[in-house]
Amino acid sequence: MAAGDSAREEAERLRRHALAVHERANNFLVAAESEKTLARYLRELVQFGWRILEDRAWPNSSRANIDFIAIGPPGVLVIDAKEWADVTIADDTLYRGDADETETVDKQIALIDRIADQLEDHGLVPSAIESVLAFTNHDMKATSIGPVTAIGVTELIGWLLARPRRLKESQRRRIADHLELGCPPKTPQTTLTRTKVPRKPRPQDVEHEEPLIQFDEVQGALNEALLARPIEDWMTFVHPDQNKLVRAQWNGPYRIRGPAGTGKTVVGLHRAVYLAQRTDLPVLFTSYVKTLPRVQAALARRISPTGADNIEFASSHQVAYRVLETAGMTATIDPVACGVAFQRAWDETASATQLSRFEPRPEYWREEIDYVIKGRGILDFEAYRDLDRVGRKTVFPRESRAGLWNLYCRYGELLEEAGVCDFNDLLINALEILEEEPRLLRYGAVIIDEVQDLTLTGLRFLSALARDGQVLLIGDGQQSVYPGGFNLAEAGINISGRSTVLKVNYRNTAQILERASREVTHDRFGDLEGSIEPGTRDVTIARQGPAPLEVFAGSQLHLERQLVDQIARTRDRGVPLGDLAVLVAYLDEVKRYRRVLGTAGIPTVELSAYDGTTQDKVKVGTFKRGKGLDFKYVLMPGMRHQPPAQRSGETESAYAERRERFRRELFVGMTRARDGLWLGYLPR
Ligand SMILES: Nc1ncnc2c1ncn2[C@@H]1O[C@H](COP(=O)(O)OP(=O)(O)OP(=O)(O)O)[C@@H](O)[C@H]1O
Repeated sequence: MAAGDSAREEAERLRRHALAVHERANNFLVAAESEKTLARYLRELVQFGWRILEDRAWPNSSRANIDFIAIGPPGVLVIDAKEWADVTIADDTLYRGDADETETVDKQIALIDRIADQLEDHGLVPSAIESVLAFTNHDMKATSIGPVTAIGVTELIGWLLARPRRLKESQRRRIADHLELGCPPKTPQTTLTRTKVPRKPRPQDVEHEEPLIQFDEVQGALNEALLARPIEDWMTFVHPDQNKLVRAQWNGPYRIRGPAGTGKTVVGLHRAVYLAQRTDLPVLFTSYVKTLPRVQAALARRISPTGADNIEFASSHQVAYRVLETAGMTATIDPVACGVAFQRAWDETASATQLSRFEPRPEYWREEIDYVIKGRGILDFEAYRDLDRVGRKTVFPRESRAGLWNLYCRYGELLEEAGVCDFNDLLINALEILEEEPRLLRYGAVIIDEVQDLTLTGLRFLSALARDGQVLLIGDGQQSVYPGGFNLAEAGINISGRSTVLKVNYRNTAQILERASREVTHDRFGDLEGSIEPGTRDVTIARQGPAPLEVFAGSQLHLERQLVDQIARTRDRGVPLGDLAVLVAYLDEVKRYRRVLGTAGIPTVELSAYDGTTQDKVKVGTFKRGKGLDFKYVLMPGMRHQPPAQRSGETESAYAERRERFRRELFVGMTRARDGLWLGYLPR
């Protein structure tokens, strides 16, 4: 090295360092200015009952800072001031000039997760905690990137004021007090607080500075927010035990069990929103019940309009169709043609006569094919011959099972000839496609509600769609209303150590639950994990209400009149018709009671067409269609003193199995009622 070289090198190093320090200092100055601008805007919120915590430390961190935490009617918002020369958002990605700023977004997500940890014991749901990147030098409409919203500062106040209302004043105070301590100030300062009724700002409120926002400018947003219905409590606060499940991380499938009305679906919905905002792939929220996805989609949109965007709500069969379509295939499902094919197979198969010795009704054997053979994905006779037919009460010895297998094979041939397939085939085909091409359709997580209603094939299919085994199974064996059964182990699902039982019933009054439980208290039930549970459940219930009304009519006509009178009385007490549901066992009863109510001038909507939006019409549907839903008042006009009659030729064991399922259906129907239950009995 020549003389003077090392001195020059050192000088160069110092010069570079000085430039970097200068640039950082400049950045801090810009940031300081930008935060100051934002502070002036946020101060305007105080008059509307917000509390703003400025320049705070991250929870449990002395270094990282939060520019602002705003606690207001919509919830908790952490707000970061930004002044970037060039900002764009494309494909859910934030850019500063050409640079990908995903790290900035991730940091904000990590921050709101830390705040959620802080507030977990309050039961505040994650969707009520959001992050905002406020750009002080750009006009910019609110654009969400997961749970983070980027917005220009001038648009910010109107946007904040128009957010749906979640927190009452007392709740805001409690949460703000908690965060005051959990996120201490980085610098000595005052906190802006005032929780009076909104009024026009007076000049002295804004110390030496002109107000940036005029009251009139935000009046529209404010009116909009006040007119909007406040979000239900459970969409903002859930029990801390529920909340833990919403945000937990599991390295494999998880199961949430629990009796009716214990908030299992609620947890699933909050979790779906939480995950959807944090995963690149969409989240699938699914169940066997065809109409449930529409209602659940509407609920999720209320929990978080933007979070719900990345969730797909679909029934198991709808998803199976998608898999087939994606693979360039189609399936023709024709239940009528399937019925014809089965009847022909039954008539043709000599073995049918042999089957009749065990149970003469062909429907029983059709269920055996649907739920035991196809439902459990049995591929060869030996497997069926040796199978433990879980959930079936009729004894069917191994040496006689070949007869059923022949019937099954003939049914398959006839379906093929007719060019149609049944609902089970759809799931079987979709599963086969996925086994060959696992990446054909993939979800960041799959949340399965009412899992007890799925067949094993259905469950295997849905689980195969989840990346990294991220499957959440939600259900309750006591509400199972279909034949057959299986264990999770058969589906290759291992949930050991990953299962929770919820035990607080939030839906029913003690009186309603007591009446409903009477139907099933003596029936033990299988709960997918191999154990058989007693019909009496360990459940806590907080709400009390009137005893269910049990009405005994002398004739069908008399019963219909009583039903109409009851609905009219309830409506006259100010209860909207949309809060009432008439639930019955069979589809022809749905038609009948819709006609009866229609004639009495009471508008109705069939439950199968219900999409979760409020309509002033009484919902009418079967117990099965009511699954997973709840209504303020439930009316069940088809009650009988006796169980359904034994069908001609039906064996005692098959009849016992059907009666048990019927009792469960009644239980499901009754537990849909939140406040009132009306049971209308027909004559003996
Ligand atoms: N944390 C909560 N606070 C208040 N209400 C709640 C809470 N969790 C659930 N609920 C209420 O209880 C009702 C039942 O919840 P949910 O439908 O999730 O129960 P579930 O266990 O899935 O019931 P089921 O098995 O009968 O379908 C909800 O509609 C909601 O109103």
